[in-house]
Amino acid sequence: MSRLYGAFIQIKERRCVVVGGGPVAERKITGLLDCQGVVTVIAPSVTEVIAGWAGSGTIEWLQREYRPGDAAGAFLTIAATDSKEVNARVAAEAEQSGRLVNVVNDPGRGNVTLPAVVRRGRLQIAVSTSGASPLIAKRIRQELERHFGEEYEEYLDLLAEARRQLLLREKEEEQRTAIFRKLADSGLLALLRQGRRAEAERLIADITGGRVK
Ligand SMILES: C[C@@]1(CC(=O)O)C2=NC(=C\c3[nH]c(c(CCC(=O)O)c3CC(=O)O)Cc3[nH]c(c(CC(=O)O)c3CCC(=O)O)/C=C3\N/C(=C\2)[C@@H](CCC(=O)O)[C@]3(C)CC(=O)O)/[C@H]1CCC(=O)O
Ligand SMILES: NC(=O)c1ccc[n+]([C@@H]2O[C@H](COP(=O)([O-])OP(=O)(O)OC[C@H]3O[C@@H](n4cnc5c(N)ncnc54)[C@H](O)[C@@H]3O)[C@@H](O)[C@H]2O)c1
Repeated sequence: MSRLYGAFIQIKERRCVVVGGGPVAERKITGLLDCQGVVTVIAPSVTEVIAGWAGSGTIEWLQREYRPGDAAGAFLTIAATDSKEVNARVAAEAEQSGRLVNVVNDPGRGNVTLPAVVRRGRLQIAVSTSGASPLIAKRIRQELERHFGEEYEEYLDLLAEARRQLLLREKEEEQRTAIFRKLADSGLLALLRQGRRAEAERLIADITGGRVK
């Protein structure tokens, strides 16, 4: 088994081609649109939701089968047809062009495997079983979602702002690190979990000696 290199990819405003338009393609397109990818779908027929996106101009839909050349210029291609043979041709073309390509029904083909993802604002946790069991990847994602609740979004926004201000104000790296540790060890997260925002802001101000909004 070869080890996969974990990474987060910027796809905003990049061309993403999805070959195939079934329910699996629909799920992958949802992920691409969430990250502001510019999506072109190539498939003779698509789900109602995909057709809706095409109708509203959210994505481009080329209503036909895959042709050689379709994957050569895209930043990221997702081979999402129900044919392993077509998906293999898409993957080969993309790889020959030095592009990123994910194959939905043939783990080991292509050069990108998509993880199950927990999102809490700036926090993102990606889970991969390297194709061993997508179902278990999903279960682990659900467990993580219970542990890392919605409060993490606000928590990280507050920490980011406190950190930004502290980097400007406190020139001693050791001092800063000590303050970041204090913040992380404080009851800040518990306060946010209870919706006690004003107290959370006061706690940050006490620890950092500044004001955070
Ligand atoms: C994580 C997630 C992300 C996403 O898709 O966004 C994802 N699959 C998810 C769900 C899911 N997929 C399948 C089931 C049914 C149960 C089961 O079969 O286990 C369920 C569960 C469900 O739907 O409830 C079926 C399935 N999946 C693949 C095959 C082909 C094969 O393995 O040969 C088949 C058999 C098809 C058939 O039977 O014909 C292949 C892949 N699926 C991957 C990702 C990649 C490996 C990820 C990893 O393991 O680390 C990989 C290799 C390709 C890829 O990168 O796309 C998403 C969870 C999202 C979430 O909810 O968080
Ligand atoms: N990766 C995953 O998470 C995952 C999950 C479940 C299933 N799968 C597998 O993914 C594949 C797709 O699943 P689905 O339910 O979306 O399938 P589907 O049969 O509903 O859709 C297939 C799509 O591919 C299109 N297509 C077929 N031949 C084409 C060609 N030559 N060029 C362009 N488009 C073409 C069809 O028009 C259709 O839109 C299946 O093989 C399935 O077993 C993967």
